[in-house]
Amino acid sequence: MLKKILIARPLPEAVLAPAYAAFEVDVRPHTHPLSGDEMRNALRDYDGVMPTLGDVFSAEVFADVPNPRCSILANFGVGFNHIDTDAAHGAGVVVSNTPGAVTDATADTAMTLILMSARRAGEGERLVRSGAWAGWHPTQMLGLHVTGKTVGIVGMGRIGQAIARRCHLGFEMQVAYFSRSPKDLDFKATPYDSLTALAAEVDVLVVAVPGGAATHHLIGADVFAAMKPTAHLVNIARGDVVEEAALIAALQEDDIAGAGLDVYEFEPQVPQALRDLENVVLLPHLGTAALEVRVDMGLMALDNLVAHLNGGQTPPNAV
Ligand SMILES: NC(=O)c1ccc[n+]([C@@H]2O[C@H](COP(=O)([O-])OP(=O)(O)OC[C@H]3O[C@@H](n4cnc5c(N)ncnc54)[C@H](O)[C@@H]3O)[C@@H](O)[C@H]2O)c1
Ligand SMILES: O=C(O)[C@H](O)CO
Repeated sequence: MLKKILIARPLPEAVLAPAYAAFEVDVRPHTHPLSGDEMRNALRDYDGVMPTLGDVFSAEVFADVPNPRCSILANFGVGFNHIDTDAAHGAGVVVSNTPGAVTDATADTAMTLILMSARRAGEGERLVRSGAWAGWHPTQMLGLHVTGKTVGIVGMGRIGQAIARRCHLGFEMQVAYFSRSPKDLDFKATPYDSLTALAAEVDVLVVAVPGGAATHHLIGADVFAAMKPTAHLVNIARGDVVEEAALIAALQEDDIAGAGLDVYEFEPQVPQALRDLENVVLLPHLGTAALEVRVDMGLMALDNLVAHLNGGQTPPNAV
């Protein structure tokens, strides 16, 4: 008999076809996150679940379902801070993610935000769309020339390194970084053991750490106070790594030149104060939003389900 899985969002057909071949599959037809009751029912009624961003499998949810039928949450996405992994493991539920499949696309999104913020592209686009553009002149909308400047990476993991390489090879930037553990890198990069010291040195500070309790508000008022007034912040990690109120204050006071954000502290809510600012570029969590990337992520999550449920093995991307 086929094992039964729940896929928590509609996914591309290239992922669903092999899923149907391997399992009895229910695909939830909605794009919003699972409710608490949906998560509890999923733990009770399925052998495996493919949840994603926003599906908050908290300790309370696991506590409500002693002895769950579900033995694996194969997360669609690399970031799994929405799943309480200690509680999952305590309930006998393995958790896996999709590392690597997301790296290049997310690094490309970081580059988009670096260039858009530095060169004031959002502001410029709004000007043209408004009909108020009065024409080119030599001092119109001058931004930061990125080539040859210094980028600081907070979290030099897979995505951080892909961003650093793009900055170094494509834009001749110097690379500096702050990370939890020392890195053996194939390009020149200066490690810092103080985040504020790094922030003070760089022209662009890019956040690429995982979300979770250890990184909550890692980037706060002290970091913005340390940054140069000409510097830009980019966040492609998780929204609550940056203290949003402190960022808004820094942007309002021109303590920093600009910011580029793909993620938000209270996503999908984006404060009006942030939306009112000209010196910030706002993307709707587009990091991995390309069809082939989403297919790769889905196939990787499926591989984890197959290894665990059909092969009796530890999933290749267990966390
Ligand atoms: N915007 C998006 O769509 C998008 C897409 C993919 C990933 N992400 C986010 O990016 C994160 C990073 O992904 P990855 O694949 O590069 O992960 P990774 O584990 O390879 O890299 C994370 C790096 O952060 C470092 N780190 C962890 N805690 C730290 C701390 N407290 N201080 C300093 N450094 C710390 C680690 O040493 C590691 O080098 C994911 O966890 C996810 O939340 C966002
Ligand atoms: O972590 C990731 O892979 C993206 O943010 C989507 O969840």
